[in-house]
Amino acid sequence: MRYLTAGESHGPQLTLIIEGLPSQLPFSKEKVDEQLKRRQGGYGRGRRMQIESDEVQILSGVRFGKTTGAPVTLVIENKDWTHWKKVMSPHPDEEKAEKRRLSRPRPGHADLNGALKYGHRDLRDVLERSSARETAARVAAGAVARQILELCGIRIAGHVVRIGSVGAERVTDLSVEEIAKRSEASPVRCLDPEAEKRMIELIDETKKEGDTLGGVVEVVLENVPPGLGSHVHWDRKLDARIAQAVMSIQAFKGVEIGIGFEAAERKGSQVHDEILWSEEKGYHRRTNRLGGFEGGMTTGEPIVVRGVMKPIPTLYKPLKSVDIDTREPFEASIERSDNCAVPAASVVAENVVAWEVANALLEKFSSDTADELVREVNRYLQEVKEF
Ligand SMILES: Cc1cc2nc3c(=O)[nH]c(=O)nc-3n(C[C@H](O)[C@H](O)[C@H](O)COP(=O)(O)O)c2cc1C
Ligand SMILES: C=C(O[C@@H]1CC(C(=O)O)=C[C@@H](OP(=O)(O)O)[C@H]1O)C(=O)O
Repeated sequence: MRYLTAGESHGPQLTLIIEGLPSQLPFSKEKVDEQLKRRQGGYGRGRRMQIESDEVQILSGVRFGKTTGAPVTLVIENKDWTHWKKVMSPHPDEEKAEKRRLSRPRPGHADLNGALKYGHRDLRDVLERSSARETAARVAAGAVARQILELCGIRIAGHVVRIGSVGAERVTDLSVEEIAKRSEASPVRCLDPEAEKRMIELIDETKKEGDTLGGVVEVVLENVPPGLGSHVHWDRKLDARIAQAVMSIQAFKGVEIGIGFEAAERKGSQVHDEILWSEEKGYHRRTNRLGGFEGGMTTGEPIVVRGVMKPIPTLYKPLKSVDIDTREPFEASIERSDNCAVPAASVVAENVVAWEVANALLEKFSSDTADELVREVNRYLQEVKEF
């Protein structure tokens, strides 16, 4: 399975094409729209989210609520486009473009590097595509992947474990269902009510100062069959693919699986998960410190992935930068922006991870039709139990 996204932040729409889906897969537009809505929420978002109300239009590959096996095309309209039609026009209109040209790169955004690389004198030509608006299309892809996971009994949830200096208590024993329920009820998608209160206060204070915040999100998947991914080649390791997917989310700076970086400080006996066997469960582990992976393959224990998001680069508080027209320093002017997008990014993280796991399922099991996939997964789970 693969997908491509296209579209600018203030262009007419985002377009997503997914190729390689099984046929006869129940396809719910409502479930895709639900994920898009979740991504738009979360405390700390800017005014743009009041303009947009994301939903998909299905343009190909689905008939009467099921996939046909043909490429699925989904589009998401940018409602803000009506205000940007002239600025975003594909037609030559030099005079207007010159008036609205952006020449002041923001430290931390893609502006300057993109301009140098692609030879743009108007930084908007970089900003438009580097914007995290694109994550709406990636969430739509993940929402389709989730429909594959659901069919195979795999559950997924995400939550926020840190915003700036405020960290939540680590949870290790909650079911995915409980994580989903509790994060959904929190404006910052945090499971710890005490931390939630302090996170909201911190977002408010930081906004007043004209500054921004980052944080840490966690994604958990339950009921994952063992043996997804492979140890035999670097680019088939599923933990590595998940890391790439999470790192590719705008503003993400690091990924951990299980206890992650903490593993460096502990002795082996405090890291590796002892192997047990029982009639009821077959092979399983006493602990899950390695977050569901060994050798680039799933162990059958829950997958636990964390991602670190840096603070939003567009600041009201000016940082030093240089105008590309004059090469003179300037102080940033005020622009519309999110102040903290960590809760929204936790939804993006869930969905990009969902895609990678669904893709690994389709790689392992024959899956021209959805029924074939489910049959093969069940047969394999039985084999594993009898191993
Ligand atoms: C959900 C989400 C919303 C974001 N909103 C903004 C924003 O409003 N303003 C901004 O400057 N950056 C925002 N970002 C981050 C930038 O898109 C990102 O920092 C930029 O594309 C540069 O890429 P890099 O940080 O990965 O190097 C957001 C990121 C995510 C995931
Ligand atoms: C549009 C979205 O996020 C945008 C991501 C973003 C950036 O620089 O990444 C900058 C802001 O764009 P604007 O300047 O239009 O307000 C965010 O609103 C979205 O998440 O759908």
